[in-house]
Amino acid sequence: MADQTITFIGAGAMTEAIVSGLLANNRVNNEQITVTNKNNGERLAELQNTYHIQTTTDKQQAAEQSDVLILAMKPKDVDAALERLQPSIRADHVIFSVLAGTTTGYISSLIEADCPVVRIMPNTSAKVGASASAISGGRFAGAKDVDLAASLFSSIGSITIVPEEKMDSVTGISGSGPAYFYYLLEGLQTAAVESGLTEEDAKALLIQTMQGAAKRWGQTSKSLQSLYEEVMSPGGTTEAAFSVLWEHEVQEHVTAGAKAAIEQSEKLGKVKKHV
Ligand SMILES: NC(=O)C1=CN([C@@H]2O[C@H](COP(=O)(O)OP(=O)(O)OC[C@H]3O[C@@H](n4cnc5c(N)ncnc54)[C@H](O)[C@@H]3O)[C@@H](O)[C@H]2O)C=CC1
Ligand SMILES: O=C(O)[C@@H]1CCC=N1
Repeated sequence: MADQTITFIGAGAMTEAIVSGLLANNRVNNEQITVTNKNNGERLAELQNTYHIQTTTDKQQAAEQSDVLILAMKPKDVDAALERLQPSIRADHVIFSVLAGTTTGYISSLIEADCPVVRIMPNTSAKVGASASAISGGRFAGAKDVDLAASLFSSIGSITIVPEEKMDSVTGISGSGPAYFYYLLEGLQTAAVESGLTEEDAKALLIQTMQGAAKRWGQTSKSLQSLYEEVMSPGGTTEAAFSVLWEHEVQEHVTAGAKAAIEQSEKLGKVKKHV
């Protein structure tokens, strides 16, 4: 178990996913975690009641009493949040940021102390210990800071260390990634229910089908194309589905969607001044 105390700045979906993953895996205990947000006391009470963690609206005091600060507000709110917190940040604080697009250099430019900043891009599957998280250390971050991030975030799923310039790509692929799969599954669920399956049976069949496909891909060196061709019999059902998917260029649109996410991550970064 890590012995650091951690304050989350921001109390949204991502904070909840990380908190629940950390606690479920006993990586830290509930007394080590404090959560603050802008001014939503109801949300803080909800998190406190669910996870038995500390919550406060006094961000400065929470920061002063913590070893690690995890920035988890929307990228557009980071300037306002750090302006208030800045006087409470010491050189021995370790700052983790899960903000899309926002570079470690930008965060460092908002803080007087030269404290280590580590950027992490998890996803909401953290809530069930199955995030795919990527990690990059900023200019003031040493190996021990990246190791601390890896140790904490490995309790909520897999870890991939990448150079920071790869983070926009990671954000559009695995950060947003769960949403793409939910969207595709929603389309399959509609077809299942409209053709007479119960929602419950459709859910059980789709979950196993998705997990099985992921597991099969993970255990073979075959290409994705050869895997879907393996499913397709001439004149069969899969071919009938693919003739519609190909006609509508579904794969090209999925690629374009993910590229738009990557570009948006780049844009979120570009509006910021870098140091
Ligand atoms: N939702 C997701 O799947 C993922 C989100 N992220 C990143 O995580 C961050 C948070 O995302 P969500 O949790 O989805 O957002 P959210 O909108 O659910 O939560 C944002 C939180 O920040 C708080 N906040 C806003 N201004 C503040 C301030 N000045 N001081 C303190 N707290 C402030 C809000 O009160 C709210 O609790 C974003 O930067 C996003 O890019 C990263 C990976 C995946
Ligand atoms: O949509 C977003 O901006 C965030 C970052 C990655 C996933 N959700």
